[in-house]
Amino acid sequence: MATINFGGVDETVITRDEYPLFKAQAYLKDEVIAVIGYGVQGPGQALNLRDNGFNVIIGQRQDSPSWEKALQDGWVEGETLFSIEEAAERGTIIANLLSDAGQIALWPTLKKHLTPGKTLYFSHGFGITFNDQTNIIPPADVDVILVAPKGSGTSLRRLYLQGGGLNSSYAVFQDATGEALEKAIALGIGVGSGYLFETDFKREVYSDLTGERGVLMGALAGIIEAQYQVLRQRGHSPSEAFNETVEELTQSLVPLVGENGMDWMFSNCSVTAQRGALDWKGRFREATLPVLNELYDSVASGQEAARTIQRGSTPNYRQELEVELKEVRDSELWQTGATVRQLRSLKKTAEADA
Ligand SMILES: NC(=O)c1ccc[n+]([C@@H]2O[C@H](COP(=O)([O-])OP(=O)(O)OC[C@H]3O[C@@H](n4cnc5c(N)ncnc54)[C@H](O)[C@@H]3O)[C@@H](O)[C@H]2O)c1
Ligand SMILES: CC(C)(O)[C@@H](O)C(=O)O
Ligand SMILES: [Mg+2]
Ligand SMILES: [Mg+2]
Repeated sequence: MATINFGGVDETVITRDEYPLFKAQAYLKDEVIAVIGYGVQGPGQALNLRDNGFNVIIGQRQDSPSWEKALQDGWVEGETLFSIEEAAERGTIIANLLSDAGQIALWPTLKKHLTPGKTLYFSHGFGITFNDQTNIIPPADVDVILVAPKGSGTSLRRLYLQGGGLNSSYAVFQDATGEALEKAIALGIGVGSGYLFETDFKREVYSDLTGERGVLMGALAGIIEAQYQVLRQRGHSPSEAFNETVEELTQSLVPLVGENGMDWMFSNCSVTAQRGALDWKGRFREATLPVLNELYDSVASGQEAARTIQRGSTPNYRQELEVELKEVRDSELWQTGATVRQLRSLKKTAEADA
């Protein structure tokens, strides 16, 4: 384990240099990794594990779009693709990658197959941390570990195919065999993590739920809608409002932040822009601090978990979700986005033809 100093604070990090793939392969060679659920994280992790040479099987509901997707991805019914129950029986490591609400519904089924010495793996601290609501209480004689990729399963797979890796956090909740930590690290490397950052189940879920409801998704979407609305109401065209709110953000400025930090992005904009951004960032910070604190309290009190479970357990939730997503997709803002993106691909085609 390496100790790396982050902005003055020492933290434990696992690197691929100190725990290389061949070590993970050797360590897990006798294990059958049953990936339960083939939604977003399931395919990303299972395909990376398979391509990395691990024994992987899938457990998924039949007659579902995810079952069809698994077949398309080359999993073979009866050989590597099974019902959830059968995969859980065959697996020695049960990777619970059902939706967080689905994990509650399927817990009695999975629990039956968690015989002594098996490993229960999660990619989120949700089910364990909020077990007063989920009832996910594992038997004492199984290892319970977590590897949570810090990004979409789609990115996990894409980065792997490009030869890179997505950073993940890892944690041990229960160490029945004395090997839980090494299993977490080996699986973290196997699923295609770049670096592995130490956490525990509670900190993982608190930070993850805050991040996705906050800056990563909820706040991002909300502030974009607000600025677009202001620009439109003040007489700007849809394309101008979109370009100044989203297109430049995703195509120019955020990639610069990713490469070299906020100050570097600022330095690569005009001094006029820098002056304004430095003057206004404090206002935005102060305006959003109360909302972010309210959000964290809502996560820590279990209220966000309760809402996720309550909504996610509604029988036709996927259809209801689709109605909400369609509303976003059909809004003027995101319809403008679709047209702007099309212009991007037309430009690429024109360049290729030239
Ligand atoms: N989506 C991501 O990229 C991502 C990133 C990091 C961590 N995670 C975590 O990974 C886990 C899986 O997330 P996901 O987004 O891949 O899930 P998902 O919402 O895509 O669902 C995964 C699978 O669960 C199945 N499922 C849901 N309810 C079910 C039920 N009642 N019975 C049987 N099957 C059911 C679905 O068919 C689907 O194949 C979660 O704990 C999530 O928080 C997800
Ligand atoms: C990809 C995210 C947002 O990081 C993950 O936490 C999720 O829940 O999908
Ligand atoms: Mg999440
Ligand atoms: Mg996350």
